[in-house]
Amino acid sequence: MATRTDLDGRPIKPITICMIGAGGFIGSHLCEKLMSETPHKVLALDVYNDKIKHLLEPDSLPWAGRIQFHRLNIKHDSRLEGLIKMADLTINLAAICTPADYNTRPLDTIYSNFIDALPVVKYCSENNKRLIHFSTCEVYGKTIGSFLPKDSPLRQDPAYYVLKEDTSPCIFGSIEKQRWSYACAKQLIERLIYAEGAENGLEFTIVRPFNWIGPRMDFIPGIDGPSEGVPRVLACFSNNLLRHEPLKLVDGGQSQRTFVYIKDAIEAVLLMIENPDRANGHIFNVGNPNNEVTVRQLAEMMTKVYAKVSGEPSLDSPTVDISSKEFYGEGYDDSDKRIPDMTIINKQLGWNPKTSLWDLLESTLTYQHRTYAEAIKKSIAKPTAS
Ligand SMILES: NC(=O)c1ccc[n+]([C@@H]2O[C@H](COP(=O)([O-])OP(=O)(O)OC[C@H]3O[C@@H](n4cnc5c(N)ncnc54)[C@H](O)[C@@H]3O)[C@@H](O)[C@H]2O)c1
Ligand SMILES: O=c1ccn([C@@H]2O[C@H](COP(=O)(O)OP(=O)(O)O[C@H]3OC[C@](O)(CO)[C@H]3O)[C@@H](O)[C@H]2O)c(=O)[nH]1
Repeated sequence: MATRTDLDGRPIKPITICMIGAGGFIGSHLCEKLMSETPHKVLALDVYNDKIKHLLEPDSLPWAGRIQFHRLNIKHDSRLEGLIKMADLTINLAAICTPADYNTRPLDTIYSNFIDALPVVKYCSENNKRLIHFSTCEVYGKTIGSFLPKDSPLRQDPAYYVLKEDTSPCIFGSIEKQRWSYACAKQLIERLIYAEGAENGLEFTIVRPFNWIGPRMDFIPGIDGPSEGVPRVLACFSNNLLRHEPLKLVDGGQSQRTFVYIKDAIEAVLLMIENPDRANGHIFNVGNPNNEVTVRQLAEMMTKVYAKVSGEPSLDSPTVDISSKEFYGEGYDDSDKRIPDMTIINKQLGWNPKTSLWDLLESTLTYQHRTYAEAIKKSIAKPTAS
C-alpha cells in the first residue's frame, strides 16, 4: 500500500481505532473502507457482527490481523476501558437510532444515547485518547421557519431553514412528544463532550449525519429483523416494494429530508480520522444539501427505481397515507426540513458529497432486490403455523 498523506501533505502513520457500534450500518461501511484502503487497525466492538462477517472471515483475507471483533455490550463490560486504552482513537457509533423507538422506548433511547456514552467520554478524557462521537442532525429539531405562518415569504429564506453547526438553535417539541428523547439525549452528550474539550482538553470531533443511506441499512422485517419491527424509512419502503405493498406515507409524507450516499459520507469520516489537526474541536454536518425531497417524492422515486432494477411493474396505487399516531404511536413528532450548511466541513476538510439521489437509490435498491427478493418470496410462500 502506497504511503498515504494527509490534507497538508504529511505522511499518515497507521493507527489503532476502537470502533464502538462497528457492527451496524455506518460501522460496517467504515470498517470496509479502513480495511480496503488504509493500513489502520480496528478493534470492532458490538453486540452483533452479521454486517461485518465478510470482513472477519476467512482468515486469508488481505486485512486479516488488522480487524478484531469483540462481542460486548458497553452498558456493562469491564473490557471497555482497556480497549479504549489500547487504541489511539475511539469512534462511538453505538446507539438506539430508529425513530419508532424514541416515543415507544424513551428510557432505553435516553440511556443508550446519553448514559451509555458517558463512560466512553470519561475513558477517552482520562486516558488522553481522541474521540470521534456520532451525534445526529436531529439535534437541530425543527426549523425556525416552521413556526412562521404557512404563507410567510420568509419561509423561502435560507436563514430560516439551513442548519448551521455554530449558529442554529436546537428546537424540540414538548416533553410529552417523546420523539425528542433521542435528540435531547444526543444534544446533552454533545454538550458534555464539548465541555470535556473546554475544561479537560479532550480531543474530540462530533459528527452530525444527515440521513445517510445505502446497502445494509437496518433490516427487513420478518427476514433479518423482527416482523413487527419498524426500521428507518429506506428499509420501510424497501420492505413495501419487495412485498408489492403500497408505501406508507406518514402524515401525508410532507416532511423533507436530504439523503446522502453512505459511501460519500464515509469519505468524510476518513478525512476526519486522518486529519486530526483539522477535525479536532469541530462539529461537522455531513449530508448532501442537493438531494432534498419530501418523503412523498422519495416514495415516488423509489417506486420508479425499484421497477427498473427488479423488472417488476409498480402497483397502480403505489402509496397510501397513514397517520403518525397509527404508524408510530402516541408521542411521535417530526423534523420538518433538514438542509445541512456545508461551510465548516468544506473549509476544514474540503469534503463534498458526489452521488445524486437517483444514482444512490439505484445502487441501493439493486442491493436490496439481490439480497432479499428470494427470501421474501419464500417467506410469503411458506404456510404460517396455526
Ligand atoms: N444512519 C444515519 O443516517 C444516521 C443519522 C444520524 C445519526 N446517526 C448516528 O450514527 C450512529 C450509527 O448509526 P447507524 O445508522 O450505523 O445505526 P445502527 O443501528 O446500524 O448501528 C449502531 C450499532 O451500535 C450497536 N450498539 C448499540 N448499543 C450498543 C451497546 N450498548 N453495546 C455495543 N454495541 C451497541 C448496535 O448493535 C448497532 O450495530 C448512531 O449513533 C446514530 O445515532 C446515524
Ligand atoms: O414507512 C415510513 C417510514 C418513515 N416515514 C417518514 O419518513 C421520514 C424519515 O424517517 P426515518 O428515516 O425513519 O427517520 P428520520 O429522518 O425522521 O430520523 C432519523 O434521522 C437521523 C437519525 O438520527 C438516524 O438515522 C434518525 O433519527 C419521517 O418523516 C417519517 O415519518 C414514512 O413516511 N413512512
